[in-house]
Amino acid sequence: MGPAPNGHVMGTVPHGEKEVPVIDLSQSEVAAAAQVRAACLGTGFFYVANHGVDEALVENVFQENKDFFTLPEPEKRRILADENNRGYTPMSEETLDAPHQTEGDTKEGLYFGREVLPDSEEAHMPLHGPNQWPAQDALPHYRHVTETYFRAVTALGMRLLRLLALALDLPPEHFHPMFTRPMLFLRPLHYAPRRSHPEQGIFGAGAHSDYGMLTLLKTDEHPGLQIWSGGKFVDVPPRPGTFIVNLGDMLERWTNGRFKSTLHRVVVDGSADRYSIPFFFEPNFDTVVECLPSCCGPDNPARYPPTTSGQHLLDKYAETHAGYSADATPGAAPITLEG
Ligand SMILES: O=C(O)CCC(=O)C(=O)O
Ligand SMILES: [Fe+2]
Repeated sequence: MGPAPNGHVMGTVPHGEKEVPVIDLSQSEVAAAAQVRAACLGTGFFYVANHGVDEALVENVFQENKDFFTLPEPEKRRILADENNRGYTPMSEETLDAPHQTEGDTKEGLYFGREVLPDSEEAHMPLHGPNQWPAQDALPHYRHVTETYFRAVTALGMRLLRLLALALDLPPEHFHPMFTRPMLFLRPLHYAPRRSHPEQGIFGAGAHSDYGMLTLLKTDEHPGLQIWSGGKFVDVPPRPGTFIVNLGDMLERWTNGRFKSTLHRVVVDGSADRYSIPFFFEPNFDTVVECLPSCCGPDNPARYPPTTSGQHLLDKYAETHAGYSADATPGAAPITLEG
């Protein structure tokens, strides 16, 4: 087969390239923002290359997590996830798409948030609090490596916020005041080497859309992620050196449905363990989420009532996690809308 006009050798274009473009962050911001806009109007999934996060750090954080998930079960359960969404979630505990699953997701995970000390004035807010770290004698470098990675992906998230704002015809710093006390969750995941059987309702992760604003996902070399596009699930293969970025329900709501939060799932072939690390990047708890000026007008009225970033997330958790209810957290401040 000869080379195709676009430079690819025909027949070797990976699945999903049309649906999930690669955006090079080393080009000008204006050029990158135009590509981000096109991707957000499409599936809301794109890869970013030349993103500035050190590959050696990425390798370290994956290695630390492999070591964590190899620990004996009772050791992992010492830091079971608490009411602030911080800690260990055991294998099969979560079921992301209950109506289509016959058992829980074949994965286990950890949640870390932005560190909020118990005596901080933020500690009364739902989803805010101290992290639970693996024991230092078991994994002496875990916390340092994770916190370093957490800072690196936060910086990348802040860069992406500028591009998103430009893509919405807003000033590049439009979202920055809403990220002074952001809700950030890093979620290292381990998928068991157990073959998914969609027809039997067995999945690595059941189909879902992400709840928040932006997700920055790193995966290992094992495929599994699929997105719903054109009436079918399409593979989003691993691309070394990139992050997969996708939009969540909060941004879809904020943009009045213009930017898309797409359904996705994880289907694994069972030949190996699979590791991935999503990072969920959400605005301050009290940020008002109401139709952005560039997304509604007389011909296009707002489709959703205003909410807040925190309330939106609590409502979403209450839909899918039996243990959550939107107002059940002890000491929760009343959630009010400004203006
Ligand atoms: O592991 C993956 O590739 C995707 C995980 C995911 O979609 C999620 O945790 O929300
Ligand atoms: Fe997801």
